[in-house]
Amino acid sequence: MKILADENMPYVEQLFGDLGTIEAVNGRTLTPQQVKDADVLLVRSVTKVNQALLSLNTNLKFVGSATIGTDHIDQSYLASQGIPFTNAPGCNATAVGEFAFIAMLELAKRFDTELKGKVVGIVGAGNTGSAVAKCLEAYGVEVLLNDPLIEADDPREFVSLEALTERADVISLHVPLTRDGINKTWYLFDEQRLQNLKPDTWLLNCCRGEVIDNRALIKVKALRPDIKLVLDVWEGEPDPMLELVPLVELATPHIAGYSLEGKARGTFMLYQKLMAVLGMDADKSMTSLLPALWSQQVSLDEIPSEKALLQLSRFVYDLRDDDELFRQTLLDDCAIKARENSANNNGFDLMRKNHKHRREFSALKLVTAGQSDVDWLLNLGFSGVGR
Ligand SMILES: NC(=O)c1ccc[n+]([C@@H]2O[C@H](COP(=O)([O-])OP(=O)(O)OC[C@H]3O[C@@H](n4cnc5c(N)ncnc54)[C@H](O)[C@@H]3O)[C@@H](O)[C@H]2O)c1
Ligand SMILES: O=C(O)[C@H](O)[C@H](O)COP(=O)(O)O
Repeated sequence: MKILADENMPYVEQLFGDLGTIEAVNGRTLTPQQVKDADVLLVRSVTKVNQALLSLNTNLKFVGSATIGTDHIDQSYLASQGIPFTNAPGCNATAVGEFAFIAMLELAKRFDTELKGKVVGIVGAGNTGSAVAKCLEAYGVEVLLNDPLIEADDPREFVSLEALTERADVISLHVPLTRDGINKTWYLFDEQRLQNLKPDTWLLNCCRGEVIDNRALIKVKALRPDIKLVLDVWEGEPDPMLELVPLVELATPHIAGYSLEGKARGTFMLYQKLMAVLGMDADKSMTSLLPALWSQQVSLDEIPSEKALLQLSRFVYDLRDDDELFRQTLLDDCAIKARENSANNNGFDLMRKNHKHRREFSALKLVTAGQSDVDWLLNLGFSGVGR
């Protein structure tokens, strides 16, 4: 069996190695010729899987995308060809939830205020939106949810987008990119909605770049320096609008979901599904894939203040490093472009490819000195709070 897998998908050899030969490919530039004799195709969000890509293939038995988003997959075409498809819903939700939460703690520190006491509006209350809400609620922050498409029997309370933008001090976006229907999310935050943001709003986008009209964002931000931005996703990736980057407080190249745990879960979910399609037992385990964090436990002498909570978060994952590297990467790209007078946008993808350092809160055990009020740290996701 020939398995074609995106070179940026970790743990493929460990999980699929017994099934056949594996060829690692650049998902962004994959061609019909390369896919021609594949039996299994494993992709990430940068590969458009459609009739054109599969036009030369007659063998394909399975397509898997190790992602939550599916806007890059023509699922109707795959269904019409009888090719089983699966994505990995929820695989990196914890990573995105923690990323957004840490970003909010960073902004609070930077602007000499506290996250606690603010109202956070979450647009899209699915896996990633709920993961952010879980962190915020564990920490005691008020959350407003907006999701017009949520199941009718969902017991949570929801508000309209208008009510959310009126009340929320912080808005975090967690919707899929959709282009049709009254609830389409393409340019959900258009110029008008951006102008209507209340003073000093923090706006975070960790879903898809085109959910915000990026050109309009540049325009509005020029007149509204009070708005603070965290952008992990960009219209036109891997070529973000360069004028936008300096206007953003924390800027990263679509890596909010890139914890080692999230990536491992994504590949593992595809492995489980393929084994089911093949009628075989999935007898490998995911936990054996993950390395230990460089230091596995921290002792707390007292319940952490917000400042200390940020320090703990940075211990697991320091978002500022990715922000700094991203800005440098884009500057380097520009220098190469100017010197060689050629298009060069490799930096965005290269930084994603090399992104292998991030862990989730669960990788760190907190050891306390017997304090009673520690459950919220467990609820945040840290493991093993106790003596
Ligand atoms: N930056 C990253 O690394 C990263 C990682 C994971 C996911 N994502 C993106 O985030 C998106 C959301 O992920 P998820 O796991 O939460 O998906 P999900 O399907 O679990 O949840 C999405 C939620 O958005 C809601 N929704 C749809 N249209 C809406 C609208 N117009 N207004 C408000 N809510 C709406 C849906 O009803 C659903 O509950 C994915 O589709 C993907 O594109 C990005
Ligand atoms: O949709 C998703 O799951 C995320 O956007 C995912 O993190 C994208 O990562 P990629 O597949 O591009 O590596």
